[in-house]
Amino acid sequence: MSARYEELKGLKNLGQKYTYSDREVMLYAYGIGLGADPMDENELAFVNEGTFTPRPLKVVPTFASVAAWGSGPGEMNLNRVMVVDGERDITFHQPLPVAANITADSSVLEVYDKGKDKGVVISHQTVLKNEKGEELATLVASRFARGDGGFGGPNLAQPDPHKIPSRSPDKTIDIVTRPDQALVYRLCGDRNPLHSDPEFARKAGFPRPILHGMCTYGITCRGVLQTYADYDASAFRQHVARFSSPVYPGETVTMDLWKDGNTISFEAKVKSRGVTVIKNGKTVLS
Ligand SMILES: CCCCCCC[C@@H](O)CC(=O)SCCNC(=O)CCNC(=O)[C@H](O)C(C)(C)COP(=O)(O)OP(=O)(O)OC[C@H]1O[C@@H](n2cnc3c(N)ncnc32)[C@H](O)[C@@H]1OP(=O)(O)O
Repeated sequence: MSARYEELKGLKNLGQKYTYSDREVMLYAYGIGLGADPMDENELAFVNEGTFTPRPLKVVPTFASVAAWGSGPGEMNLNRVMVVDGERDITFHQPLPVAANITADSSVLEVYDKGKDKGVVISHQTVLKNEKGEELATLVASRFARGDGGFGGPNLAQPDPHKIPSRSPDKTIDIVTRPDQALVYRLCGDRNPLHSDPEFARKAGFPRPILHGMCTYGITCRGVLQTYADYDASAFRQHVARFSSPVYPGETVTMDLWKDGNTISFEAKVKSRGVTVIKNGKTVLS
């Protein structure tokens, strides 16, 4: 087995401490575009703490993805310019509080060496816990390092992604992103220059900065919240997506949704460019 594989596979970082307040909760909601219409009471509930009109602040379930931003299993020493976010799968064990001290335990789950021309997929898990030690959310993230494959790691098969129904979508919605969406979203934690620096984006092979995968992921959570969950954040049990192509800030994301019992399947496209940006999406509701 290659030493590089062993090095990556062995990464683990337990007991990382984080604190967030309602400020981070509201900034995240705003960062994924909620509150664009300040008269929309459903959206206002995620971006306004309601000190005058009593309106308890709600936490977007996928806030879990930034609640312990910076946590992870440890330094992977990858060619950073070529790394993109590949997939995210969050299981929600209980609704996230509007403010909390939390602990993050992270470890690498598996390393998939796709070869020198393709790259390597590294999947890792982070479990968020509250001060009582209760699990709040389990995040499984896959990073696709396009510049680091072919080091002699095992050619393992990745788990099959969620299958989308073959029938026509039950619903289709459009979600508009703002041209400055990535500049706002990055303030939630991910300051990767791929999303804000045109020169860095060009080096990575993109004509201009791209939207954070996790912003698109949050946008798909918004889509399910408004379409099938009546804005009830506590109804979310799991939200999964694979990033198949980048979204550019300012584009309109068209989401196709299928409902089968408590399971919502989804895909997302940018119609103006004819590309699918999210594949194999799944939300499980209570
Ligand atoms: C904690 C994690 C964070 C890490 C740091 C990231 C920081 C962030 O700031 C960065 C970002 O937000 S980047 C923005 C979001 N991501 C993207 O835009 C990526 C879009 N996707 C792509 O470019 C390609 O699909 C691409 C490049 C992903 C794959 O393209 P191809 O090589 O053409 O894929 P393909 O030939 O279809 O498949 C090859 C093998 O890889 C598997 N696969 C495909 N897409 C995947 C994906 N998105 N995630 C994971 N695995 C994926 C396929 O199953 C296939 O496997 P096999 O060879 O075994 O059949």
